[in-house]
Amino acid sequence: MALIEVDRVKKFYGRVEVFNGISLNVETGEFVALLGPSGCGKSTLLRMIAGLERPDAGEIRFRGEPVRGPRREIALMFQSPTLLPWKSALDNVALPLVARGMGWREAREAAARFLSFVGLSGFEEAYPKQLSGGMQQRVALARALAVEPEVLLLDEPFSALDPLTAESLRSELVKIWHENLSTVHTVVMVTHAVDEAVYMANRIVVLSARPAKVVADLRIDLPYSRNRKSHEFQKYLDQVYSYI
Ligand SMILES: Nc1ncnc2c1ncn2[C@@H]1O[C@H](COP(=O)(O)OP(=O)(O)OP(=O)(O)O)[C@@H](O)[C@H]1O
Repeated sequence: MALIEVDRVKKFYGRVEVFNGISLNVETGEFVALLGPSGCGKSTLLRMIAGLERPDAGEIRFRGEPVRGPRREIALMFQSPTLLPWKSALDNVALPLVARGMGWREAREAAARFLSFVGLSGFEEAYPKQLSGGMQQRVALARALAVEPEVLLLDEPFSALDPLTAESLRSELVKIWHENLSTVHTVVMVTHAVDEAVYMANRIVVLSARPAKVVADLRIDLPYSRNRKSHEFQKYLDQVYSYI
C-alpha cells in the first residue's frame, strides 16, 4: 500500500473540470515534484491531499485511510508565509502546538527549538513585519515542522523569495529531507520551475492542462547535493522539458 493514494479523483469548480479521474501514488520517502501548466490543478491536488478540499468523486487515502480533513501527519506550506502579524515569530510557531492541546510553556520551548533549527535563533520575539520575506518563510517552515509531520506538502514555497534566499532555502529543505533531520520523510512540492524540480526531487510528475492527467512520471536518479552544471542534470532538464 502506498503512503498517499490519489484514486480516480474527480474535481469540479462549477463548470470547470479540474480533474476527471486522476490517480497517483506517493511512497514513503519520496520527494515528488508536481509540474504542469498554470491553472491545471496542482494546488487543488495538494489541498485535497492535505484534506482542505474534498474530491467530488474518487478517493484520497493516507496509509489506506480516506482523507476526510486535515491530519496531524500532513503539514502544508504555501508560497506566502501566512503568519499572524500580531503574534511574535515564537508564538506563530507555538500556536498550532497549543491548538493541538500542548500547554503554552511547552509549546514555546518547542517553538524556540524549531526556530533555531531553521536558523532564526535570536528572532523569537520579532513580529513578522520586522522580518525579511525569507525569514518569514523560515518561520513558516519552523511552524510546519514543529507539529512533527511525516509528510510536508509545499505549494511553490520559494516563488515569492529573492533568488539567493530561495536557493539557500531549497538546499536546506533538501538537506532536512535527505538527511532525515526532522520527522518529515515524504515531500510533495508544487512548482512551476523545472530546474527547481530536478534540483530537489527524486521523482517528477508532470500534469497536462485541465482536466489534468499524469503525462510523465520520472525518477530523478542523481545524488545529493546536486550539481546544476553536470551533464546528467542537463539531461534530466531536457527530458522534463520535452513533456511540457
Ligand atoms: N476555490 C476555487 N473556486 C473556483 N475555482 C477554483 C478554485 N480553486 C481553483 N480554481 C480553479 O481551478 C483550476 C485549477 O486551479 P489550481 O490553483 O489548482 O491550479 P494550479 O495548477 O495550481 O495553478 P498555478 O500553477 O497557476 O498556481 C483553475 O482554473 C482555477 O481557476
